[in-house]
Amino acid sequence: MLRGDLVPDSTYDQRLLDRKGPTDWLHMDPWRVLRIQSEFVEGFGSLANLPAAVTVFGSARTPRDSAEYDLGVRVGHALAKVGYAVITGGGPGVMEAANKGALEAGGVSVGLGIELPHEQRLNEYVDLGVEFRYFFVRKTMFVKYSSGFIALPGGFGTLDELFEALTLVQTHKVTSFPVILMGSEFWSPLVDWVSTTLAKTGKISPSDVDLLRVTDDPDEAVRIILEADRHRAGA
Ligand SMILES: CC(C)=CCNc1ncnc2c1ncn2[C@@H]1O[C@H](COP(=O)(O)O)[C@@H](O)[C@H]1O
Repeated sequence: MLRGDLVPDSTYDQRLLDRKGPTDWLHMDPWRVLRIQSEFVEGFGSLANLPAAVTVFGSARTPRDSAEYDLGVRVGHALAKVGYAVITGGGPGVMEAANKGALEAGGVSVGLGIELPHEQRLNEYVDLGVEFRYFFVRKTMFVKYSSGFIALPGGFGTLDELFEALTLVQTHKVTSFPVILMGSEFWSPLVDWVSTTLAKTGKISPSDVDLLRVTDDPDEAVRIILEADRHRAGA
């Protein structure tokens, strides 16, 4: 309620119907909320009919002629072979590799892209792509539509996604949701630090260490996810 001098000298309708005036309001928070809302609507709408899916994370910088790229392709392939859609961030590197593997195995290959300062396109192996403005909206989609996360070697982006997934599992915000690290040589210093420094100083429970599964074998990664899916279904 507004009274006295706080009563504006025009009405909402008047301002809506008026074409004159500055446009900075477009970038104000209340309007942003509607944009955020529209991203959720578009994301949920585009992904609603996906089959069971797994998200694969990993470096945007992995070269095509590397063993890690090859591992990404094999993971995408193995997931698609048992019917999982493969979701990635839609970018280059490991994301592209996993999309490529999924597509070549006849699976559903999904890329959830993010607007970045430099020009960026979804990689060519994405068959279902959605571009997001907001990181947090995109992250909701990764979690909501995945039966598990697989992280290949990566940098800050990968670590951010990995630890978000772990926190959600640790706090029971998601259930039966395996988090798998692939590339044991790359990840073992981190796993050691988690099980020594973090667990021994009481920053996590000793059992939290087991939330991280490590393997170099794509079929083993798929087995872990299938098992968790079966467990969730009560089989
Ligand atoms: C060449 C280059 C840097 C392109 C960046 N293009 C990107 N496109 C889409 N998702 C991305 C991109 N960079 C980072 N991400 C997100 O962060 C993770 C990789 O970050 P990083 O390279 O590990 O830290 C990915 O799983 C992805 O979800």
